[in-house]
Amino acid sequence: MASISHVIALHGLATSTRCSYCFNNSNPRFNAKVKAQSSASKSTTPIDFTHPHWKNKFKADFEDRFRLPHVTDIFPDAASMPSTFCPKMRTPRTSDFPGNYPLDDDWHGYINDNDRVLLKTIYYSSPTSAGAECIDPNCNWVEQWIHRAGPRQKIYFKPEEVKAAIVTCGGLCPGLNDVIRQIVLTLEIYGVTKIVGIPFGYRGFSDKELTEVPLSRKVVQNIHLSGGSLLGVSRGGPGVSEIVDGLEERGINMLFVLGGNGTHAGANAIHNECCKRRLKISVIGVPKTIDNDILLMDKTFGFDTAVEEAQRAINSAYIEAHSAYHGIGIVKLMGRDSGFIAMHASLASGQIDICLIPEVPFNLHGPRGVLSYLKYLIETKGSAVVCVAEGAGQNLLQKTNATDASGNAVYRDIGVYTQQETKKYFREIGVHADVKYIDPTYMIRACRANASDGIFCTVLGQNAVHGAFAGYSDITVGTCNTHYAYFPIPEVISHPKLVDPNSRMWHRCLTSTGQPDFI
Ligand SMILES: Nc1ncnc2c1ncn2[C@@H]1O[C@H](COP(=O)(O)OP(=O)(O)O)[C@@H](O)[C@H]1O
Ligand SMILES: O=P(O)(O)OC[C@H]1O[C@](O)(COP(=O)(O)O)[C@@H](O)[C@@H]1O
Ligand SMILES: [Mg+2]
Repeated sequence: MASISHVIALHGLATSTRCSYCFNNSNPRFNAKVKAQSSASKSTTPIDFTHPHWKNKFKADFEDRFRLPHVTDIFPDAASMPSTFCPKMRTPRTSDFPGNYPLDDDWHGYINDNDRVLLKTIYYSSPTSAGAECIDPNCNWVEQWIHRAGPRQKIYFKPEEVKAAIVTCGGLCPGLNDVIRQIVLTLEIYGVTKIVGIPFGYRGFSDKELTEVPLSRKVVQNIHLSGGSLLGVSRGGPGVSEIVDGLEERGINMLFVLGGNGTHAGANAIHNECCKRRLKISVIGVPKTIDNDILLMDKTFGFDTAVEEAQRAINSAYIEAHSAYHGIGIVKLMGRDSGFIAMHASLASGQIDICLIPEVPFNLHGPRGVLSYLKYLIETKGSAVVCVAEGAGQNLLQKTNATDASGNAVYRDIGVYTQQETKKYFREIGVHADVKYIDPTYMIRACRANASDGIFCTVLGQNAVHGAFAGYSDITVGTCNTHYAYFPIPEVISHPKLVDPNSRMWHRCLTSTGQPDFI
């Protein structure tokens, strides 16, 4: 079943013809609930897999879709110059650079524009192979190359003419400060002196009370030592036109946006508006979300830290449950549409008996429901621990049309509901149960990045700056099969990445918990 849906999904991928610097994303508002929404770049021309050269057409279409928008697309005469970033050097004295670019004779260590990273690395010999992602019904393998991230030998912005801005949007995520810090340090290495932070997300472009924050190595030196965002975050805010007005008024020509799907939809719209106004502004994204719900990339920064931090809550729930007579611990973790945090945290802990995620439907009540299984666990083990993701089981709760300022659905509290229904159930069947509920969600999000995320953020921040100087725009940076790559933004925002209930990872989680189906 998984392979069939993948075949269908990839038919869409196979048929795109986009090749434009100013791609117009027709989605007026990104709708996180539209899970099966087609890719922003999907075209309607189907590929004829009986054609002897269909692979060539697929490859050409793929190349078009993953082509990185570049300043020369609208400014064909845009001048380039040798990079002021030397991969061989250690941190230079930035004041040496403007007007005094070193000769390029001895330089090396740059990324060639034609360097590529493989998007898919597994050859599935059959559509029935576990996790098979097939392009055609026979599951033929076709190379899908995306662009390698990193410093280029030629740059399209003179550092002394750059005014760079950083903005952090959406919810908090461990590592935001690490990325801000690294963007600033790398910009300075290129020779940029005008660097500012936009306070409180996109709102900072329109709210006259909010003034931009000057950034430098001195300002950002130690910001990674604490969680949150030096610049503040927000949801909602001004429209695209107002944001671009703000960019023009402030003379910003490099914009680094740190955020999730919504922020990237905004970045895409900003880029398109800049194209329309013929502004030479590079808009570069760095995907931020503890939910890990961004398409195509291995993972997003902050996710590992969130999973690690969740262990403390899970362990507390476990200790409480095991120390009580008929103890039941319930932990709610974030994940509006995607259950990655709950799945990974459950797997990592080995202490969870029941993991509930948005992608897998379940019943609480009834003979096959969660509650009767909890009764079984109490009778056989004496205690139980449940991990429930924020977006899980929303069909069991009263519907709400509430949205946050960004238009994201605001869900009912499945954690509290599960706790209440568990207490009620055990009361009604006359079995003692000591139910303890832990909601650590904001504690997990506000903490400082762990060491591995810290390094990840460093590389992402550096590559974001390299992408801007290379003249690209409307791109975001991420890892693909452990290599760093640039993705055109429309390719990663069409819908949130979800846990595949047929995946081996979810199966591993089930083997760890030992839980049955609850339907
Ligand atoms: N489709 C969209 N077009 C333009 N801006 C958007 C869009 N969706 C969200 N935004 C803006 O992006 C910012 C962050 O979005 P949000 O969904 O809250 O967080 P995240 O980026 O983490 O998903 C908000 O300021 C919001 O107004
Ligand atoms: O309370 P807030 O700030 O709206 O954040 C809650 C949201 O944060 C998230 O963890 C991440 O959301 P974003 O990626 O949009 O920031 C969601 O799963 C959750 O719904
Ligand atoms: Mg989001």
